[in-house]
Amino acid sequence: MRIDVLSIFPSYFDGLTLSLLGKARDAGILDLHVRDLRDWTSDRHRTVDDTPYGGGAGMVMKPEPWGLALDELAAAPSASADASRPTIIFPSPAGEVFTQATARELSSRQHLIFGCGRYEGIDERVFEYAADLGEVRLISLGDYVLNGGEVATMAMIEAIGRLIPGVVGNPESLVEESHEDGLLEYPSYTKPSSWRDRAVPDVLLSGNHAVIASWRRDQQLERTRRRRPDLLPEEDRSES
Ligand SMILES: Nc1ncccc1[N+](=O)[O-]
Repeated sequence: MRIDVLSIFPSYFDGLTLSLLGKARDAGILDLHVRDLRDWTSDRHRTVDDTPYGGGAGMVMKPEPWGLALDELAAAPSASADASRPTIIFPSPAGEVFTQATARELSSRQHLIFGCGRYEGIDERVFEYAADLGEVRLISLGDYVLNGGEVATMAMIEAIGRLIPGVVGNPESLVEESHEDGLLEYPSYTKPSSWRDRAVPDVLLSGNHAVIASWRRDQQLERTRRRRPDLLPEEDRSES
């Protein structure tokens, strides 16, 4: 998979050279390019924003640098030979909510381009123009306001990248996680079996895998009921 990131703060993404994603890049599984949007400006001050038409506080990102950058990146050779159009993602609090299902859907794409907005946002015509270059998705991490799209892009790249075959050593570990089966994950324990007078639940020391699996499922349901009843089907929401 090829991922291009456009930002006026490219150093935000230095963290993606570390750990699993760093290894995936070294192994050629993930082809990640972070680019400075200002590289597509032509004035001395490398201007990327201006005042909003119609008035209002703050500044809006100008369309010209975005248009030039997206033209170039959308034409970049993606991992696959086929000329599939890229998926162009703009993190935005006005977007669809990012979930594990979104991560799984996007992890099978060949070419993702993330456009990180700053200021009061990006000129709307950029999203319209980008639709001629690829599939445009405005995606939100949640109902709160960040100062820009960089943190959201980091989170999405991590959630998507770890699902790409070969990135996580043991694919088994991807299955038993929160939200993979629609429920929160069960509690985990490791040695010592007793710590500060707190013992590991006996069932986990029993060696009876069927009983352990049943206990873990019960824990998932109980936790989901208590912390995220919204994830449960209507009929399962009441505290039994
Ligand atoms: N919540 C957000 N605030 C600003 C930019 C992007 C955001 N998001 O969630 O993708």
